[in-house]
Amino acid sequence: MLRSAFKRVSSSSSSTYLIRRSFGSESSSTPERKVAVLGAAGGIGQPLALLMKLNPLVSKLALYDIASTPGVAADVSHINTRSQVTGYMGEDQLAKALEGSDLVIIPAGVPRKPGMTRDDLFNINAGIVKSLCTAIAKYCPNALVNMISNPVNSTVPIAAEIFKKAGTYYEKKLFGVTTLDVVRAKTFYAGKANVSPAGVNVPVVGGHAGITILPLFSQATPKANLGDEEIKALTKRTQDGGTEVVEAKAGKGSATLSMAYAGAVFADSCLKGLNGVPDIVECSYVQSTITELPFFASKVKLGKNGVEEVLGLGPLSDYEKQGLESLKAELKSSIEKGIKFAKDN
Ligand SMILES: NC(=O)C1=CN([C@@H]2O[C@H](COP(=O)(O)OP(=O)(O)OC[C@H]3O[C@@H](n4cnc5c(N)ncnc54)[C@H](O)[C@@H]3O)[C@@H](O)[C@H]2O)C=CC1
Ligand SMILES: O=C([O-])CC(=O)C(=O)O
Repeated sequence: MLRSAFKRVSSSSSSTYLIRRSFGSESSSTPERKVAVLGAAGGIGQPLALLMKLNPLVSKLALYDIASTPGVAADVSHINTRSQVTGYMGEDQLAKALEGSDLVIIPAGVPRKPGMTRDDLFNINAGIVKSLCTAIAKYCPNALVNMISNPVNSTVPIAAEIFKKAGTYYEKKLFGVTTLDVVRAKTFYAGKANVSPAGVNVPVVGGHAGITILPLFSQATPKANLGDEEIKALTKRTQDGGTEVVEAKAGKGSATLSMAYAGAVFADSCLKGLNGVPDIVECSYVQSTITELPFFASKVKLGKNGVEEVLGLGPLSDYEKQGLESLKAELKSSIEKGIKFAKDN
């Protein structure tokens, strides 16, 4: 009997899990699902590989990096859960890593150091994302793609253009992972509202950098009676959450453990959607028509083909309306920068 290391503790789609010592059993009808992690030996990649190994929805786990994957794969493969783990190292093994994948998660690329913006990573990471997406188009064009590599506001448009060039752009299958913004917003709100984080929901919309990260605390549940200044402080802390970690790590990279958690939560929701579980909703940065911007993060319903429905913004407070208007110029220029890079290269 296969054993589950995750137990859903919330009936909502908030995707909260406890890793349990006493594992539950897995249904015999759980489909086979191959998940590939590209950048699997990195700061995010390693704990993400661990968390995906614990996920009973995964039957094959392909760990790819340009270096060090054999060790990571050997290590993770000894964990007694369902998935078969294989490590792939170097470009000549990328095809094998990707073939047959249902879901590809991309945390490959360089992280920030103090004083840098996410956009400062563009020059290196744009090229990495381009080469990985070119291979995805060739070897697993129908896979869902979860883009973690920064700057997400630009790397998702780059991926879309690369897929378009290859004739394999399925807009419902491309996701910018903004779950860490939601994870942070929930944690910080729970602290201020003095409630358990496990029951909190906060949508976060816009993009994934500075002021483009717009948490909608007016829609947070459970409701708390927070004043305007408290909401402003919570908003700023959520927008600066990544920088808070970059500064605390003082040159040793950016968020890895909380990101791996967030990436695992989002991937799990994508797999549930693929498997036909109803009412799976997560915030994600996707192709969108809910504003005039072609890519935008909002609540998204996940289904058998990826995005089933991009949900609207819902009612916004005046403060959030202002935040929405202020973020548009930066997000637009990051999107255009990504599209231009992919067209020119
Ligand atoms: N979306 C989000 O919320 C977040 C995104 N990030 C981003 O995730 C990315 C990775 O961060 P870390 O894991 O901390 O960096 P890291 O430097 O620890 O790991 C990156 C890994 O990517 C690998 N890599 C480089 N080029 C590659 C290629 N062509 N193919 C496959 N693998 C390749 C490296 O060998 C390394 O193992 C960064 O761009 C960072 O900014 C980080 C935190 C949150
Ligand atoms: O801040 C960074 O560079 C990494 C990141 O995207 C985050 O932690 O949200």
